[in-house]
Amino acid sequence: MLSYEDALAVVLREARALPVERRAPEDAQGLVLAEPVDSGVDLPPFDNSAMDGFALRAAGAVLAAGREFEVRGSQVAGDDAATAGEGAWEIMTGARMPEGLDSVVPIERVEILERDGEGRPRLIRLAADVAPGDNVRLRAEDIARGALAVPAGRRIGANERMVLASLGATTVAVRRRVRVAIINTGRELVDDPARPLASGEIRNSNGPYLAARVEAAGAEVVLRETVTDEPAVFLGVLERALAAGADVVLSTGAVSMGRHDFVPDALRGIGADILFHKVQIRPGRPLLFARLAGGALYFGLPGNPASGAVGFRFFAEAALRAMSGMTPEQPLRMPLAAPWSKRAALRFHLKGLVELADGRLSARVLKGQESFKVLPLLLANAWIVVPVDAMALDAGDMVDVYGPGHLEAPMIGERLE
Ligand SMILES: Nc1nc2c(c(=O)[nH]1)N[C@H]1C(S)=C(S)[C@@H](COP(=O)(O)OP(=O)(O)OC[C@H]3O[C@@H](n4cnc5c(N)ncnc54)[C@H](O)[C@@H]3O)O[C@H]1N2
Ligand code: MOO
Repeated sequence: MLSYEDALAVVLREARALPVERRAPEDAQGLVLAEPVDSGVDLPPFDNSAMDGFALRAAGAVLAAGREFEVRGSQVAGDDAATAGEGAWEIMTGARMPEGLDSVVPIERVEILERDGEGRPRLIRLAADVAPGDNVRLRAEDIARGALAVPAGRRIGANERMVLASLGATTVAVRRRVRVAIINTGRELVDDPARPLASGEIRNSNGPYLAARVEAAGAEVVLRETVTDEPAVFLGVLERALAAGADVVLSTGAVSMGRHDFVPDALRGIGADILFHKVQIRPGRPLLFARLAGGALYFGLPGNPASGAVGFRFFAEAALRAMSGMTPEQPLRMPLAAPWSKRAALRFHLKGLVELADGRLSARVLKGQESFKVLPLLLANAWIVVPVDAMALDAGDMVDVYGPGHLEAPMIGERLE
């Protein structure tokens, strides 16, 4: 059976980055930069004061406490360049340093000896030494013109917006959101929560779960439908999903060994290239991955809730990242909180709890790993990965840990039980 690593390599080979478009930063929130943004300006654009106080000329030597200076001018944030001669200038935080002055003493560190008729300081005495360059923010100290400001592959969030706004970026090159369709299969599934269940029926939980996960992964849901186990009905919905522009189709159920597990044959019937079916993992072994005739990627996720969740997290999300131009995800490494062992030589993706005790992080495998259970997903704040050949792990053994979604770190300290 195909290993996880080999299967992932197939997914990454097939998942091509989407086309690039230019957008205003405010319309690019959550999208991934396709090209680096180099700074066209110096930041700060001019030397300016970090404090409300007085600008002085130190010219390389400490100005000793007790020295007195006449106040010859005043600079406020927003004022144009000014040239100073001898003496001090009153200055406000963010105001441009007058030419010729190089250091600032905060107002709290001077004694005002005289004021003019309007109450403005006229003569000051230093209450403490002032070192050259004190409290001055130098031009280009933050970002120099021509330097890399935001690298390609960065998802645009608040911090990126801060930098882009500071640079005055009008547009950025980003990749559009990946469009995802979700098709849940199974005649037992009921979508309407108000409809009482008939015997043998269950609620569709994978649909809402995947819709939420797709959004949290930075992609967009373009269609979500539930179908029975009729291949013709399924193919009709698949056609609509593609017409809605889906780059990626996710289905749940009907990929295992049963008589009604029609997805592989239905896909073959429309000329899809089935790239793998079944991976050496638990849960989620019956996972199917295909490229459809028109180029869209297809993930046939197993129907059990945790199995579908793993298929999405560890295969589909890798594709979503690559399609949006992000680099592959790196796991956290953490010690296991308690021993854990398995009997099958498969790679396990386990619902886990990252805990903080005495300032140290550790990862605990939760009870209830059976793939039909939904409550452990709620109690988990992470996924713990145990490789194929690691059969028994001790407390303290290091494991790979992933957040609930590729853009989410484990939330520690939430009340989970
Ligand atoms: N003879 C074998 N039987 C099974 C095997 C096997 O290798 N040989 N594999 C098992 C494993 S592992 C898994 S995982 C499941 C995968 O089955 P399918 O993907 O074909 O999914 P279904 O049979 O349609 O459903 C499985 C299970 O999940 C429930 N389900 C389905 N969709 C939803 C949904 N949207 N919301 C909530 N629950 C859903 C469904 O009712 C079933 O209970 O196959 C094993 N069997
Ligand atoms: O691989 Mo299935 O996903 O265990 O329940």
